[in-house]
Amino acid sequence: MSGLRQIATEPDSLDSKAQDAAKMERSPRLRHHTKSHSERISDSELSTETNSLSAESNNDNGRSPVKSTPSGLDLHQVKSKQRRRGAEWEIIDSFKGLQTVDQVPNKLEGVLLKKRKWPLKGWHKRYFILEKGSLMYAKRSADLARGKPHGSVDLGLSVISAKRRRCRIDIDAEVFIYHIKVKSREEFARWLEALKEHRQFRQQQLHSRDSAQKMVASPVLSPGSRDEMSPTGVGGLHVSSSFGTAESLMPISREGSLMRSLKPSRANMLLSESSAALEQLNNDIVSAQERLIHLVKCAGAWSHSSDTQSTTGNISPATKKDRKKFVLRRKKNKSNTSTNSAEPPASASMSESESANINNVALNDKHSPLSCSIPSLSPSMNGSSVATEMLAPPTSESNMLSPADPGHDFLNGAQDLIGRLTTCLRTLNHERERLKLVIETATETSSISSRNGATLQRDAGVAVPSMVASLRCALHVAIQQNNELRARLQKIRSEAEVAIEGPNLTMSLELDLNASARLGHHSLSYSSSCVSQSEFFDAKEYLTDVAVSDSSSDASETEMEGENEAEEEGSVSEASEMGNEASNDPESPEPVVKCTTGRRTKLPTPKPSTEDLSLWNLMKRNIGKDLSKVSMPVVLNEPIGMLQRLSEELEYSELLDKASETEDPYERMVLIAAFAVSAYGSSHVRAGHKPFNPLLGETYECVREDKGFKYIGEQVSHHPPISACYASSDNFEFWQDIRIKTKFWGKSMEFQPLGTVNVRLPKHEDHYRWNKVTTCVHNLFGGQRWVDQYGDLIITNNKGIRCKLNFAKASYWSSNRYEVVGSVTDPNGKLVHHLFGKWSEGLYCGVAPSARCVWRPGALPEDHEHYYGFSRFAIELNDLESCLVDILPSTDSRFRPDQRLLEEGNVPGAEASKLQLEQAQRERRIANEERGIKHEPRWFRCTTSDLDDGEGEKWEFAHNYWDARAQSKFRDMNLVRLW
Ligand SMILES: CC(C)CCC[C@@H](C)[C@H]1CC[C@H]2[C@@H]3CC=C4C[C@@H](O)CC[C@]4(C)[C@H]3CC[C@]12C
Repeated sequence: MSGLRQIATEPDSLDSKAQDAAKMERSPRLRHHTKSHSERISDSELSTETNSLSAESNNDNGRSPVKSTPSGLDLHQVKSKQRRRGAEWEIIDSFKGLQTVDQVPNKLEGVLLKKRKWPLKGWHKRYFILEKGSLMYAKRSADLARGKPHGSVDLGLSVISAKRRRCRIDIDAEVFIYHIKVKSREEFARWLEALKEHRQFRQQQLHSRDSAQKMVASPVLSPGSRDEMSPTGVGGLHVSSSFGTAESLMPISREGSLMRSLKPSRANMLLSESSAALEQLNNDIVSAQERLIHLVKCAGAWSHSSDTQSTTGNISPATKKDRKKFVLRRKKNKSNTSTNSAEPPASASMSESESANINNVALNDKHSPLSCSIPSLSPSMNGSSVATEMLAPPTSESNMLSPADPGHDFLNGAQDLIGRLTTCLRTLNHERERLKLVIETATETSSISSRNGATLQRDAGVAVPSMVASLRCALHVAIQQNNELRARLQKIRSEAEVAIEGPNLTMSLELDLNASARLGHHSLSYSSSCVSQSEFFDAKEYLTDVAVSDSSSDASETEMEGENEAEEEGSVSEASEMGNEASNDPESPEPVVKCTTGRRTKLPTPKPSTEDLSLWNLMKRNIGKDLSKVSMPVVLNEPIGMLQRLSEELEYSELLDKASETEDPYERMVLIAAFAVSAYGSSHVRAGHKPFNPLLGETYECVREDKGFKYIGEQVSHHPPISACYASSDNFEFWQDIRIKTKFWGKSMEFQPLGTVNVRLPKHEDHYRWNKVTTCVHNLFGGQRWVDQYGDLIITNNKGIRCKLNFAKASYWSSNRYEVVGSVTDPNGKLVHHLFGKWSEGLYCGVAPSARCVWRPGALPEDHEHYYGFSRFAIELNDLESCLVDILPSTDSRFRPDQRLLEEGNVPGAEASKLQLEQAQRERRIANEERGIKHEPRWFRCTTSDLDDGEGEKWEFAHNYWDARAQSKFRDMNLVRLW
């Protein structure tokens, strides 16, 4: 562990290493695609785009002689251009706890250009207001004045970076990343300065509140104490001050709190994470509350209008007309600042107390049905005018008194609220689990320490039992909140009469593990514990029975009947379940349990802790830089490489077998779509780690007799890193090449895989092709890291059938996280099938509730969180079976020593080995360059394709690997010595 500590506690050495690396020369062998890629960079104007998923193997280059690029550009020029590009982005400093921002910074407003949200391109004008540490925008200033912002950002919790030359400002606000352009340099400077001030102001506010709280167990929303906690009276609901970096979360322990005793324990890390997650939750609740207030107002207006109606009797058309006029007049008057009790001033120019009063009036409105129907909300709202004001921009009277259609507005609002509360609920559930874990850890620690006779109390001056008690208390409150939110959600749902039916929802929410286990039992190959959360719980299971018959018939067709016959359905997911059972048994003394496939069911050691690692320290100076110049610590890796990770896309190869057996071409497309979605099935539990970047020439084979396919992958290019792979079985061929562009935004990282996936079904002469969607890892430095995937995945085939799948980008305002919606159309574009689901939970065909389930991910081993989130399939990938040792080529990933060391839990060893391998790769490259040798991949060939997407190079399998293997030729082949 000492090695890890060293790395973790000396981020500067890493940084300087990264900088050194950045100073080195880049490979002179700039390839055609590198060039086209960099062209793309300038097109897209994004902060950072690299070709490398990870940094490690790219920081080779070093002392290479200066040569000319194909374009005749001196490499120094290319390099310095790149360096300049990276240096252009600067990141705005965070609050250090030293400065004090005494005054509320001045408000700033005006029109800026905002990059359109995906998938639209271009920039549009939006009106922005920067006030009290929060930035809000809308289409028109009037929308903001009416309290209808399109979006709002808490600057204290965001990372801001700026590019002066282009007058660009990027704000990474967790769920959304805002790209802003300012029209002139003067304005840019003004906005940047103001953003800095507001951000510091807000962070200081958060910080002082955090210092006031000090207690670990206090991340609890206590409506009563909110005002005291918020001396400045702004955004009073925030529970923690941390700025969302792992480092800044530490103050909890640094400030002499109870947690000091556990440092550097797992509990500490968990709590740090929890703190940030609760902070997020807090924001969510505030925004939900804001919505509720809006609803109350809607309802108030509604009842007000019906009151008026009932007192005045039926309204004549003339009166209606008058009222309309009145509304219009009022809207016009909004730009006036005259204070008239009937027409209060527009909120934009309203004083704090005035707007607060209006809020309170609205909240205390006796006519408001909602304030009575949700009693628990009333007290909190009374005290929350301040909070509302901050996150919900001041609401104007027009909103309260004259909504165009109160009923419609109410329904919309209610639906919106449901989305937000669902998100809160999810976070709360997660936090509850985490707190449980903390308690377990703490209890363990305390029992160990008392057993050793050394009390933690004496060591650290803190009583562990009291900490456990306070954690228990926190857990208790979290559970209570959870229940309360559940009740509210339930009530709101029934009141809002939304399409989703109550009983089903309750069932799906309440579904326990047993139930999902039962489900799993039914669906055999596609069992899932995640199903419990699915709204499509009631959907018919489609593949259930077929999976059984298919796989048995597969088994008889493949060479390894013996193995399969024994086990019921013979599919790997089946094995997964067996494996789970084995690994679920905590008593199991056997470190390596083999299943029917003969492979292990558990990794040798759990993932190492990353608690000492300050990723932020490592990355903060690299916003806008080429991440390939940053060597990432090995603890960020999972113990498999990218070639292995790509083979995971075949985990559900049964879908391809099934497609091959299906006569209806549209049905085949549905199955192919399910297969394409299944590639993402495990990513939501894998956000914490990235695969190793394969070394140039590294290979990986995966022979799955049980599934009937064999797979081979090779790293075919290093600059940029490109992995190519090919798999075949009796029923299908599958191949792809992939290179990943990485963009780092400050708090999140985006990965855009380039390349095409291909599947051929020889029986039908079908050839399917599709692209990959974008993967984004949020919350890199604190809180819960989570993965989002978004974009359109379009599958075409040679018969003119098309399938479009849209992966929704998670949004604050709805519960659409992980959602996929799509359609299969015929050659005339006519809809044939409707698809929907979640990439993390399953894909359904048809229309709910009668939709059928086409795919569901297999159950994960119970303790997967401690083992990198690996499924059984993933656990098996790096298993070096003894029978393979003499068969595999020496370049196979299973022989890669750093990966193996990490798998065994030897982090310092893995780190050292990784550096050594990277250095050796650098030397090989330089030596090759000196001798004018160009690397030629061994098993794949580069072809320039004339196919549509214009991506240029394609990598084709040379069909020579399996023969060479069968003839034991690897030994004589003089394969490159990678390790
Ligand atoms: C800083 C660190 C911890 C970030 C971790 C990033 C991880 C989660 C990212 C990096 C690259 C990503 C992969 C990029 C490409 C693909 C291929 C696609 O078909 C399935 C998803 C998959 C396999 C992504 C899964 C998530 C991924 C592995």
